[in-house]
Amino acid sequence: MAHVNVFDTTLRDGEQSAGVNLNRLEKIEIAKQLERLGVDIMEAGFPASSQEDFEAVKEIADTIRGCSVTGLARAHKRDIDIAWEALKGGAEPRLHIFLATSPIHMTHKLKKTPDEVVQTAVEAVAYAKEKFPYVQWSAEDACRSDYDFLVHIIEKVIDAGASVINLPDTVGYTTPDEYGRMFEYIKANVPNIDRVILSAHCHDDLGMAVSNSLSAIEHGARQIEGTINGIGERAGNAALEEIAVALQIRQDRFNFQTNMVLKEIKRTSDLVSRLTGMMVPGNKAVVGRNAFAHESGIHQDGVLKEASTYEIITPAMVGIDSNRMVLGKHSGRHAFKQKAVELGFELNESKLKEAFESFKNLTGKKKEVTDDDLFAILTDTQTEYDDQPKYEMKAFQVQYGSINRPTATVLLTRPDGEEVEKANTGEGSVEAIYNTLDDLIDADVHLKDYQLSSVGKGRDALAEVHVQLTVDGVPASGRGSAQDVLEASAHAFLNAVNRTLYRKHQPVQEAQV
Ligand SMILES: CC(=O)SCCNC(=O)CCNC(=O)[C@H](O)C(C)(C)COP(=O)(O)OP(=O)(O)OC[C@H]1O[C@@H](n2cnc3c(N)ncnc32)[C@H](O)[C@@H]1OP(=O)(O)O
Ligand SMILES: CC(C)C(=O)C(=O)O
Repeated sequence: MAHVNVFDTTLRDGEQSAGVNLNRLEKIEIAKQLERLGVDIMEAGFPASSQEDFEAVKEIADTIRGCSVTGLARAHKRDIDIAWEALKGGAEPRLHIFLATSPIHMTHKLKKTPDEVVQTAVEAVAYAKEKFPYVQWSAEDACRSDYDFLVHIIEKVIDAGASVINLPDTVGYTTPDEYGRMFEYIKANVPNIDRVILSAHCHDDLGMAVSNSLSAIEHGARQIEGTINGIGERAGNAALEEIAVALQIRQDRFNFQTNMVLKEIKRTSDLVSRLTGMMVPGNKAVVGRNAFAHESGIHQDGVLKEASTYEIITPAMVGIDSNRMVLGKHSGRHAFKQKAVELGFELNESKLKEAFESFKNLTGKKKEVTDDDLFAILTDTQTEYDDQPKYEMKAFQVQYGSINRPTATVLLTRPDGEEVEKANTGEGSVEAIYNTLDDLIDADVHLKDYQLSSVGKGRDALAEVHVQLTVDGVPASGRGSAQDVLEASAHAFLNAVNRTLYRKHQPVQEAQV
């Protein structure tokens, strides 16, 4: 069976989803999970885009050893130099340079002639190749490019040293048949094409990203790019978990394999969803809540008699287990630590202590503490910065009645350690809390988006809240979980504010960016 490399771009194109903003610790947590999932290459970010991204990419490249770490760069020497500083400590340093080749992009965005585009691409790839052992070049908007121009520029960038050529469907415009034919055309007409691996990168604007990716594989792509849960710019990217499972289930048709460890899919999907705030729709293929649920009588009857009547994927294949009750209020530190390890977390002693305290608090409120609850607690603890100045809620109270205006009172510790308390009202309880927090915080905060979901099932499931705010005009996202919706809402608000505080306190390293 032939092999297809999996190139994950959750941390770069996935992070380009509107409203998603991962901090360094969150990116590292996802990177470690992608390594466990068995991706061959992970695109950790765009190092020249910000100091924060530079540091996250550098830490990921310095930490991850099980796969190659790459970063994106424009066809600019400065972008390439910064990317080298971030990536040079990696196991297999690799750079991803892109430059658009479609008339629409060359004329209106780059304002370059096709000849200038060829020259810029060649110079950038040759420059990068002086530093990086592997250079991937992407013809941005390939699907709306002239095929003969693509043939010409690809031949030149291969001569300049590219080892992977990516043909992205940047705007999700193509169809499976057309995309396959494009790969065939490039293979048939670029004379030095055998020196490189061809890659596919599809967007989902017309809902065809996964089908287009599979078609590319059938027509010569040996690297497939995508994200977990299909998150990404606009309608998102091809969902890698769907491609990997399709290749596995339909081996009869495709006869290709990847290195992906399919039973890590569920954990990866949960982690990405929780940390990005991009909820997975219930009917999403492979990882949606309903993907293995059988509702109608005839289906249930069939599944009870023989699961394969209506189930082509087994839940176990992708790491979905029934929700077991695991720990309770009499459980101790050892069992908790063991469970954290089983759930895939490596916590240091202080994080473990913090998570254990949250767990104990929860056992006082909730009858059953499930794996989902523990996963939420452990993710929150693991991705919180230690020793950073922050706002911390000590206590809150909300008065609510059908005839009164809701009033919230909040006691807060400020970043300088001072305790402050205030009360304010709102149209609803959440607004009352947010108005009060706003009064207590030294910044101009505006709520842009609020999403509430439950962690796990049942009446006593944890509430999880994701918010989008602007803090002094800067967009910030935050999340919080608690058994109570109002408490989770307050945590999410403060989490977003604290993230902007953390960014302000980071030292700026002039040399790099
Ligand atoms: C298809 C994709 O997904 S591509 C990746 C997209 N991702 C991102 O843009 C996220 C990170 N981006 C950023 O942080 C910023 O856009 C930066 C730091 C890269 C650049 O910021 P700015 O310098 O303010 O430029 P801005 O974003 O407004 O414009 C982009 C510039 O890059 C140029 N450009 C675009 N693509 C390329 C390229 N591949 N190679 C060289 N130049 C390029 C544009 O023509 C424009 O140049 P101009 O200023 O001469 O008109
Ligand atoms: C940088 C390239 C590969 C990209 O993200 C796209 O074209 O969508």
